[in-house]
Amino acid sequence: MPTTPPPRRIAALIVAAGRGVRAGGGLPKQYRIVGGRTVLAHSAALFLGHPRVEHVAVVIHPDDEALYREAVAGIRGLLPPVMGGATRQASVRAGLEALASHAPDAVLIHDAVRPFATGDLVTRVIEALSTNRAVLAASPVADTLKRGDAEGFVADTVSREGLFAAETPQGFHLDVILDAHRRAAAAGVEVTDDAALAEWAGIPVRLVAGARSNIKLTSQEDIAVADRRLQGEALLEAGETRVGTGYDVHPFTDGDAVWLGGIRIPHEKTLAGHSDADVALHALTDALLGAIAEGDIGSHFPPSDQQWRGASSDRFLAHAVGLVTARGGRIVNLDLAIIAEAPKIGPHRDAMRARIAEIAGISTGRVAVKATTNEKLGFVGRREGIAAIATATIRLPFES
Ligand SMILES: Nc1ccn([C@@H]2O[C@H](COP(=O)(O)OP(=O)(O)OP(=O)(O)O)[C@@H](O)[C@H]2O)c(=O)n1
Ligand SMILES: C[C@](O)(CO)[C@H](O)COP(=O)(O)O
Repeated sequence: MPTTPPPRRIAALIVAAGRGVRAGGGLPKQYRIVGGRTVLAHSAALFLGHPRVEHVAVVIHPDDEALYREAVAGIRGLLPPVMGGATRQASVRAGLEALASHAPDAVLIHDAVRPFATGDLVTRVIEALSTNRAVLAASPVADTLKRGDAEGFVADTVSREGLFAAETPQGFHLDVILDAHRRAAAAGVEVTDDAALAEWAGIPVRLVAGARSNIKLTSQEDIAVADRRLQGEALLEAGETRVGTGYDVHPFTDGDAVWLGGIRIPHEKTLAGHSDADVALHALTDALLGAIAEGDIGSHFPPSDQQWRGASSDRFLAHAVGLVTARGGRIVNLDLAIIAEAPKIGPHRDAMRARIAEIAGISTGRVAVKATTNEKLGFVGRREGIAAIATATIRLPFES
């Protein structure tokens, strides 16, 4: 059990001062773009977005100051970068010395080049720090392990029983790990991770479940795989675009006004229909239903059903909007064309756009209302009725 109380103030230290020799040199791998942003930006975002992490510092190579500035442009909340050393261990020590002035109780040490660590993993490490001074995220080794000989043959098979692959973040009470690093440096002890230094210092290291997906980008192939994986995840998050169309017609009958686009327009006739006969809202309703492949207005509001007699058509459109939002979707835009010899639509266009936007819960800028005559051709041209055509574009969470 720890001799110190559970840590309250937690800092993250991201080491990013390596040269990436195994990935082929050139641009260090922490500055390569995967899934649309640098590897380092993915790692920084994880800790900056975690509610328990108060400070985040990055250790960089002195040659990389310009690369670093570019990689974190637009990212807020990072402490000034710390200059690293020739080895990972030296870089961590430099970072810990710098963090000490902020006096966190505990520190989470993370490789910049592990962009797949998750908030849940960070939380697991933090929670284990309540009762342990050193915590290691690790996954049981799943492959059969072989030791090779100098000639390139298998010397023997190594039991994987009880073996774990160490990951980051690794969490420590700050005083414990800083002391271990200082003493190891003085003693010339060099290891590949910070848990190994805690072990060397005689501190029990608690294992918590890591994730096999939390890979360290080591080779060029790792970077290419990470890019494909993150792009795939981004596509899934972005969802998909759907488009639907709607068409409706209503004939004129005796009356003194028409309902069009949710607006009452005085006219020498009215439109006949089971409901208020608002062709524009009916076409928009069908366009939305088409975008989600949910039948048509008649299947949701059958003309045989007396409850819809004289109904105000904003209810139909609102229903279709509700079906879209219930599926986690949102409306990108609605485009409406009204085909009528009369009444004139122009004077009412803005009022219609505002009303449709209100019903759909979107801004007016996402609603277009256009009008045309039918050049005196056909039933519209003979002033026997009004037609409307609508297109709806929506975004839905991706479905297979
Ligand atoms: N002197 C060093 C060496 C490594 N690291 C960091 O430690 C993490 C894990 O190291 P590794 O994968 O070995 O990275 P590189 O040292 O860059 O790779 P290589 O050994 O292939 O050069 C990386 O985020 C790396 O930037 C560091 O901060 N300082
Ligand atoms: C710390 C580490 O990520 C644990 O697996 C790893 O040891 C660092 O990378 P390196 O290749 O050993 O430097």
